[in-house]
Amino acid sequence: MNAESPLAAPLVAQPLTSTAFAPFGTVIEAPAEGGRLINSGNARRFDLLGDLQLDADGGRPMLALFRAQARSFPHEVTEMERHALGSQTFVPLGERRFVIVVARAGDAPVSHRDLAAFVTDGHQGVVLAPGTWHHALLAVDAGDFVVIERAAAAVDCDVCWLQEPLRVVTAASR
Ligand SMILES: NC(=O)N[C@@H](O)C(=O)O
Ligand code: NI
Repeated sequence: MNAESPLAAPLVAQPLTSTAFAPFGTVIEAPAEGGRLINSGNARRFDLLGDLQLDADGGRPMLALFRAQARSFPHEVTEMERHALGSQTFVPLGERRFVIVVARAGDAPVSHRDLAAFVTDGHQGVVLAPGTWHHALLAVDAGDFVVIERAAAAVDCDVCWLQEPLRVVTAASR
């Protein structure tokens, strides 16, 4: 670190909660109660999100699987992206954690003050709201993630660059 350009303090990924993530999208997690019995009582159904917003401008839902390598942390974030016309959902197959670095939809983030970082508990997923700026998938634990996103003839992915690289850490990697 030098006096001219001190490195910004690292961004510590916070445990993911629905309330904290609300400005950026929806947390997917198994409800403790509620839902309704189906299949002659053999299962309980929970309707979590009624509209994934995937059909704008001729879009259609795409179900993909990302086989992700584990990232190392601290991870240096320089680039963020957004999908303006549709949401993007990430759900781990099996127990695996990931970090999600986000900024509110709208103007492109420019500094660490515009960003928030969360780490899942291994069972949670997220639905990024359309236009939410985010870093591409940052798996803490390597493995498979189901991804549901909008597919269309034209790629819907805007990219922006932070003015300064930002280190993102988890509590374990501080
Ligand atoms: N590139 C790609 O399909 N994935 C990104 O959109 C991402 O958010 O991981
Ligand atoms: Ni994305």
